[in-house]
Parts: sequence; structure tokens; C-alpha cells
Amino acid sequence: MKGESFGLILGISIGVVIGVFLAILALYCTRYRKKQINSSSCRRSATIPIRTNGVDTCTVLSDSTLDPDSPRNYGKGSNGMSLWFDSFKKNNVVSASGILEFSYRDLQKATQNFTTLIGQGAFGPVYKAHMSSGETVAVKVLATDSKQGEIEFETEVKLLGRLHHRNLLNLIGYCTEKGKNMLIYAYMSNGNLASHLYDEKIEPLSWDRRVHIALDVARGLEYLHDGAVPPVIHRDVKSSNILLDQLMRARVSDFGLSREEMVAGHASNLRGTFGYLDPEYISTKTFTKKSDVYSYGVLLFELIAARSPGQGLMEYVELAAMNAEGGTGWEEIVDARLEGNFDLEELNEVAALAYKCVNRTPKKRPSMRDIVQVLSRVLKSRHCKKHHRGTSLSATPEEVAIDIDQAEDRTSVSEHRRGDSIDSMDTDL
Ligand SMILES: Nc1ncnc2c1ncn2[C@@H]1O[C@H](COP(=O)(O)OP(=O)(O)OP(=O)(O)O)[C@@H](O)[C@H]1O
Repeated sequence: MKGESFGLILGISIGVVIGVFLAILALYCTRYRKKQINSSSCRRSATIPIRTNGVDTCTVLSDSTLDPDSPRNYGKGSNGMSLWFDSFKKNNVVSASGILEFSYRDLQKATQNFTTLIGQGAFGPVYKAHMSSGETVAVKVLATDSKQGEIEFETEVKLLGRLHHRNLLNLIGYCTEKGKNMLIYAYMSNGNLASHLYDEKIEPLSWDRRVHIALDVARGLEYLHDGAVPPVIHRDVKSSNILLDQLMRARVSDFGLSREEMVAGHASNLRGTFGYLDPEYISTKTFTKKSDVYSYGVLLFELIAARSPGQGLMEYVELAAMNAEGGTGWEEIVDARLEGNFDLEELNEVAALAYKCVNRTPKKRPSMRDIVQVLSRVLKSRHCKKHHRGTSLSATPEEVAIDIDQAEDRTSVSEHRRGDSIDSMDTDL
């Protein structure tokens, strides 16, 4: 009996010891697991924008860029904007997509409390801002009653942060403080193309300049269509969305309408600007790259005639087309302010190209790549003609620009493919 109770006590004691041991082991394991989860979430949070009071602890930059003015390239600089990125970076946070987060206070100060209005679009007002770093930028404030909402704002930030080309307007950064959503862009000192075509107070653009602008815009759109992965359809190509820098090089801006296409794939309502809209899109409600080509064709005719679609541009074009046989005879629609100072051969080539772009049948329209090729050829033969005339010894800035363009063309395809991808878009904003 004594022996039995001794065995029982021993058994219970061993059971208790094992139980306590297992409990301690379980507690230790739980703590260790918690620690691991914490440390991995720390690592994840290191890629989202963190305000660091001037110290850029979170600089996760992609190496994709085609644009010498791209925020990621400011440090390398090729056109006098060399230290932009570095100077901004000191005071702002760089997000994973390489764009900067600005503070509301800095922007409020730089825009003199949002009084330096330079434009008003569907998105909201645009202000000119002088940053304390000495740089000038444009600040687009998303209007609270804007049709374009917060989700689209975030989509635009993520999308634009990945798209860089020298003929697209650069997104430098954003701000989402005080219930406001703002986008910060490179400042384009020569404003928009529409004002150069229609404002009587501004000197008319020369014919040569117009063709250069046409090629710049075509290259920007070619990049969106064929360089970006997945492709981007702009959906609102028009003269007020073409901005001109201090060298009068054109940049395509306002990807506002490209966003819905990216998100939904199929638009439910008609979007865009009346007069530039592809008739095929109006009837099918399906927007394609060729719809951008149609709008681009309207823009080309605007450049030729300095008449807006709202002033009956396309009716005017259709009348002229009846007389323009075999791609000649377009001179009757040319902007009178050019006073006959244009190359007739170039004019007929550009107008014939524009007419192909506005063909009712989308399939018959050229691609943006074809358009770039035609316009490059026009400028190349202009350059050759000047060489033959012996004027090349004193090359104009435009002629030099052609040489640069041609050199860049040779490298652009490989650069396009060097990771300008938005398919692995970070969702950290
Ligand atoms: N980065 C910039 N640099 C200089 N001016 C700019 C810049 N961004 C916009 N602007 C000016 O502000 C105007 C309004 O721009 P925004 O892109 O908001 O609208 P929009 O293109 O004119 O019209 P919508 O929004 O209807 O397409 C432009 O036409 C231009 O004159």
C-alpha cells in the first residue's frame, strides 16, 4: 500500500514537472514567433514613405528612366537641372517609386499661401511654387469637388512615378496632408501649346518649331503606347495638355484620363475633350491607342491651322481635303500668322499624315511609332536640305537639336526596354 502511494506521488510529480516544462517551452516559442513577425513588419514598413525630418533613410529607387529630367536623374543632369533631385531630397521623403513626399507647410510657403495661380484644369487649380531649394515647380491641387477622386489621385501618383520620358511632364512628388491631395510637377516656363496658338499677345510659333513640337508629342505618346509596360492610353491629347519648357521642347501632360483605362480596362462613360474624340470611340465606347492617334491628328491640324476644334477645325479640314489630292494642296488651311513662311513640301507631308490619323477607320490610322518615323524623316530631310544649301556651318539650335534627337533615337529602343515597367507597381502610397 505504502509502495503504491509512493509510486502515485512520484508519477504526479513527474507529470507536473513535464507540464511546467512544456508550458515554459510554449511560452518561449510564442515570444520568439512574435519577435520574428515584428522584425519582418519593420522591414516591410521601411519601403513606405516615412517623414524623417530631412534625413532620407528610405530611398528605394528604381533604375528605370528615359528622361534626363527624371527625379532619379536630376543628380546626373544634362540640361541645367542637375542638382534638383539632391536639393529636394534633403528636405523630402523619397518613396519606393522614386517620387518625393512634400510637406503641406513647404508648399504653402512656396506658393505664397496658394495665391500664385497659373492654370485651372478639370483636376483643380495649378500654382507656381518657388521652393526654398531655389527650384520652381508646379503644384496641382486636387479639387475637393473634382470628378477625379482620391483613388485616381493615388493611381496617378503610382503610375506617373514609373513613367519617365523626356517628352512627358515629370511628376516630381506629391503631398497628402490637411485633407488635400497635391501633385508636384516640373515647371514648364513656356506654358501650354494652346496659348501659343491662340493668344494674340504671344508671338506665333514658326513653322519649324511647330514640326519639332509635333515630333516631341509623337515621341511622348509613342513611349506611352509602346514603351510603357503595360501600355498607357492617354485619352485626352489636346493642345492645352502639351506644355513647353524653356527650350520650347514639348511635354505631354495630364494623364488624368489614362487612369480609368488602367484601372477598369473598359470605360463606362465618354471621357475626353469634345472635338478631339475619336468618332469610333463615341459609337463603341472602347478607347484604343488608335483613339489617341485620332486626337493627335486633330492636334497636328491645330498646329497647321492655329484653329481649335471648337472653331470648326475639322469641318475646315474636310473642305480642304476635297481639294488636297495626292497629298498636296493643303496650303489653304495654313495659319495666316505664318505669313507664308513655311516649307510647302513639309506642310503637305505633315497635313497628309494628320489626315491619315483622323481616318474614320481606326485600322487605317498609323501607329504612334509610324508617326514618329514620318516626322523624323521630315526633319531629317529639312536638315539635309540646309546642309546642301551650305548653311550647316552655322547650325541653328533647332538643327543641333535634330542631331541630338537622332543620336538619342539610336539608344531609345534599348532604354525603353530597360525596365520602364509599371506592372510590378508598388502599392505603398
Ligand atoms: N507643370 C506645369 N508648368 C507650367 N504650367 C502648368 C503646368 N501644369 C499645368 N500648367 C498650367 O495650368 C493649366 C491647367 O493645367 P491642367 O493640366 O490642370 O488642366 P488642362 O490640361 O488645361 O485642362 P484639363 O484638366 O481639362 O485637361 C495648363 O493648361 C497650364 O497652362
